[in-house]
Amino acid sequence: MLGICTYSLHTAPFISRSHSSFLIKSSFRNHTAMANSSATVTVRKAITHIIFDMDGLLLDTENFYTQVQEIVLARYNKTFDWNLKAKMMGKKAIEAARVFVDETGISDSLSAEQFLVEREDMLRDLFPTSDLMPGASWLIRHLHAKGVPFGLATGSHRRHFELKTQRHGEIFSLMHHVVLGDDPEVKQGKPSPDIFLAAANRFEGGRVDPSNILVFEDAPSGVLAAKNAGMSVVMVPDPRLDKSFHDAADQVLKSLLDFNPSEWGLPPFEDNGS
Ligand SMILES: O=P(O)(O)OC[C@H](O)CO
Ligand SMILES: [Mg+2]
Repeated sequence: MLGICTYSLHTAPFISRSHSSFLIKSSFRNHTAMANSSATVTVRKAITHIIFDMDGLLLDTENFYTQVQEIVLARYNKTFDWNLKAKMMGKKAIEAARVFVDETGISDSLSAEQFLVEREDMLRDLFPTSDLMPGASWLIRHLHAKGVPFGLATGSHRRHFELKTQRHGEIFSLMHHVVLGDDPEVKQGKPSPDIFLAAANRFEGGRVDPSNILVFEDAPSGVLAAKNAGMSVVMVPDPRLDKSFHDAADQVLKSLLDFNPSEWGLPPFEDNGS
C-alpha cells in the first residue's frame, strides 16, 4: 500500500497500474517547485480503476424498497425502520427478503419467496421512474472523458436492472462492464466479496489488483464487501443510516458532488466542471 503524500493538483497525472508508485513520488517532488502557485491535495491511495454500486449510490431507488416494505409490514401492524433497512440494503433480493421476514418476525405468515412475489408488482411500477443521484452523471462523464476505467457491481438482478436503468441508458452504457446479483460468479451477495472480485476480473486486460480499485457504495453490506475484496471504499450513505456504519469506509461523503478525484490519484475536475 502506498503511503500518503501531497502533490500539486496541476501535476496530478492519471496513474497507470504499473507506474503508480513512481508517479506519486515524481509528483511529490514537483509539488515542492510548484507549492507557491498550486493548491495541494493529500493522495490517499493510487487508484487506477473504479467500481460503482447502483441502488442508493447512482440511482435513487432505495426509497422504493423502503416504501414497499413499509406497505407490506403495515399489514402485520409493524413498522419498518433504518435498523432493518441497514441489514437489507445492498443484498441480493432473496437474501434481503430472508432478513426482512426473519427480523420482523413474520416468517410464519409470509415466506421470503412470497414476500418477493408480493412486492414485485409495486416495484415494477416504481423502478422505471428512477432518478439519478446528485453528481452521478457528472462523475461518470468525467471519468469517461479522462479514460479512467469503471464498471458496475449491483446486487440487483437482470430484470430489475433493466427497469431501473431504462431512462438512463446513455450513462449506464459508459460502464466498461456490469456485474449483477444473479451473475453465476456471484455465489453470495454483499458483504461477500464475490461481486467486486468478479467485477475486478472483467476489466480490459484482465484481473485488476484489488488494491488499485476504488469502490463507491451507499450500503453497510457493500462497504464490507469491498473491504473483504481488498479494495478502497468511498461511502455515500443516506443521512438516516446510523453513523457507526461509516467506520468501515475509507472516506465518507455526503454526496458524489463532494468527491475529489485528485485525492485518489485520479484526473482532477477542470474549471468548467468536467
Ligand atoms: O445497492 P445495490 O446496487 O447493490 O442493489 C442492491 C439491492 O438491489 C437494493 O438494496
Ligand atoms: Mg447500494
